[in-house]
Amino acid sequence: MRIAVIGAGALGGLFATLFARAGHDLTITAREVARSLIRENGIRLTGGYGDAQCRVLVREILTETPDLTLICTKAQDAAAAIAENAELLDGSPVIVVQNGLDGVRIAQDLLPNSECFGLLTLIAAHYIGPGRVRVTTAASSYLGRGNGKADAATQHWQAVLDEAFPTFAAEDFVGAQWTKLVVNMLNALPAITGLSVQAIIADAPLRRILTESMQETVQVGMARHVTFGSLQGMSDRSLRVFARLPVALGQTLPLRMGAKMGPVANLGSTLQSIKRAHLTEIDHLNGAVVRQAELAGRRAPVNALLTALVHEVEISREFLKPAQVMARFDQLTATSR
Ligand SMILES: NC(=O)C1=CN([C@@H]2O[C@H](COP(=O)(O)OP(=O)(O)OC[C@H]3O[C@@H](n4cnc5c(N)ncnc54)[C@H](OP(=O)(O)O)[C@@H]3O)[C@@H](O)[C@H]2O)C=CC1
Ligand SMILES: CC(C)(CO)C(=O)C(=O)O
Repeated sequence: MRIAVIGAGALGGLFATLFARAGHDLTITAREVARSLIRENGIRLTGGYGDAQCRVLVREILTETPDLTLICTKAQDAAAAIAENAELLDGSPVIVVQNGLDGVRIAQDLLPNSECFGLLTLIAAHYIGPGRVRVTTAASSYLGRGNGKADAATQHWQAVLDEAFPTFAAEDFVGAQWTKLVVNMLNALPAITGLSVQAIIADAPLRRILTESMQETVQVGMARHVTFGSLQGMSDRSLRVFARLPVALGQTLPLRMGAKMGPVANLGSTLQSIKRAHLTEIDHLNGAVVRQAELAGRRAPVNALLTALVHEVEISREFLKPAQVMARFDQLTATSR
């Protein structure tokens, strides 16, 4: 099958290599300098899925319509990346590999004749450099669209993906996106402090903020009448119970997530953007929780502060020490909560 991947970063490089290893013909789009380096050296994968090296066609934009396309950019870049390729893509199936709530809708608006799906993945992939990816956690991915049961087209593409890497068909994909949003509360504190996800979880005061941000996300989802989809052992029922627990008890959720992630340091995709001096997609993660809270007529102060702190670090390019982060949250407690 001819498969295209738009965006040669951590997940784009990973999935291109895994599809190539499964026997598909791959084309990847990348910007310079990555384009030249990948053309010269291919893509090299290490870590959780074993070592692999693949040769792929590399383009600035697509030059022919593939049988399947994966959009693997950060959320803020997706619309432009799809628009650049829309003429060839519209009418062919597209899978948006993205955190946040909006990816599939944006793709479907730009590609009205395509069948658009979303892929949520619990894999952690580290971008070492152009064409170099290390998987720090191998885990499952979930394919779907809309609110209902997985339809026949979803099941068809799930089987194609599953031959290359473990993939399930998600029931109630929109609800599963919300559950992944809870998981993605793991991203902000590493981006603010420069610490790995595991180091944040191991630090009791930071773990408390992390837990509060997760509880706030579930509470906002509940206020928006969301039914959380099942993902990695979490369900609508378990998350609703979690949202009402005292923080001290709620901490078992991030602790369990850390245990599943394993010992290899995971920076999270948001800290990786900071380290590459890129803008982050924080407005689509914690920022999305703040917007959803506003739509429900509520506030989400923990997520609002985390979003603001990530933006501060994007600008200052200096990480905050855990004590500085705690001081900012203490101020929040003293003033507006
Ligand atoms: N990394 C991870 O472990 C995980 C990531 N995710 C999610 O997956 C999505 C992708 O993340 P990730 O792979 O980490 O992101 P990366 O930043 O590593 O990769 C995105 C790539 O897209 C490229 N890009 C941006 N715009 C275009 C364009 N118009 N045309 C071609 N390429 C473009 C960027 O190129 P350039 O470098 O030139 O800017 C970059 O290399 C995000 O939503 C993330 O949250 C989800 C689970 C795990
Ligand atoms: C699941 C997790 C936290 C894996 O790193 C992720 O989605 C990300 O980094 O964006």
